[in-house]
Amino acid sequence: MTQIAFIGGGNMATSIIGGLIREGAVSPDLIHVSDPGAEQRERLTRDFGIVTHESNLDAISSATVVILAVKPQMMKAVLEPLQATLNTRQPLLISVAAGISLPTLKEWSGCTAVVRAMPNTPALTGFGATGLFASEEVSLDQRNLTDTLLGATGLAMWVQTEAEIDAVTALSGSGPAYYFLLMESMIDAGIKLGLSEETARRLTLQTALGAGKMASSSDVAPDELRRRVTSPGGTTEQAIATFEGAHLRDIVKAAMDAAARRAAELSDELGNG
Ligand SMILES: NC(=O)C1=CN([C@@H]2O[C@H](COP(=O)(O)OP(=O)(O)OC[C@H]3O[C@@H](n4cnc5c(N)ncnc54)[C@H](O)[C@@H]3O)[C@@H](O)[C@H]2O)C=CC1
Ligand SMILES: O=C(O)[C@@H]1CCC=N1
Repeated sequence: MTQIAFIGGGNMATSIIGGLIREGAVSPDLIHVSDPGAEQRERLTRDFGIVTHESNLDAISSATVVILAVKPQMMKAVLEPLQATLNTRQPLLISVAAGISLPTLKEWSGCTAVVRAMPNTPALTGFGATGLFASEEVSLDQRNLTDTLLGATGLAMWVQTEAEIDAVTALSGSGPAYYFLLMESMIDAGIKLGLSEETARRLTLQTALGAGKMASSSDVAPDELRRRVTSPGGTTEQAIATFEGAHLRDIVKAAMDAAARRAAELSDELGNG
């Protein structure tokens, strides 16, 4: 039986744990989480029935997979006291942190089999999207285990180069926030057009769900699905012309460039590799 330890039980860990349990991929008693926050620990035990620890060392003591889910800025300080144990035990180490490179993770942890994973918070619902990249030392069995774990939370895809993880971070890692911002904007605009807050919110969320389901379950590409909504001389045409006139595509490109740049900067600021 594979015991999994999460170091850090915040937003991203909670989403992955929720997804794993929802899918029945791992038994709750095999999921151990350490977090200094007593409230976090109580919430995780209450919501998922998993095992929580105040001490990171206690959490990893019997784990064959260790998932690092602390902020990038915390990573070095978190790994230093764990290095001797990790070096001796050599679990599969999976880091979900933005911008901490494989060479740096190996150096700080003393582990050789290290995977960088870039998941996103919809993992909680089973509709997550994760990019994965492994160090050479990760065995086929460990890759398959990684696929099983992250695949249980949604789509899991291996990328060819470590640099692609920064692009994945900018696209799907941060991506849910872009859609949430669009939802916020549509709700606000709907209210300004005279709808109640509840009507604007419910119609916005259902439209997002419907568009996402339709685009992901159809062979038809998003640009064609958009054209099918856009009647010549109609209402959508006016809205799309407004978006294009404001250079929405350039704005999205600039936003994703900024996110990817920040991932690379984090690597320079915090890492050695
Ligand atoms: N939130 C997101 O959408 C995504 C986050 N990530 C990555 O996940 C990692 C965690 O991010 P979030 O969950 O958003 O942050 P968060 O702040 O919600 O969670 C971090 C957790 O680490 C705990 N922590 C602090 N010091 C600790 C220590 N010494 N030992 C153990 N735990 C400690 C905190 O109490 C907190 O619960 C980051 O590296 C981030 O880059 C990756 C993809 C998406
Ligand atoms: O904002 C961040 O840095 C993290 C990584 C991807 C999503 N959240």
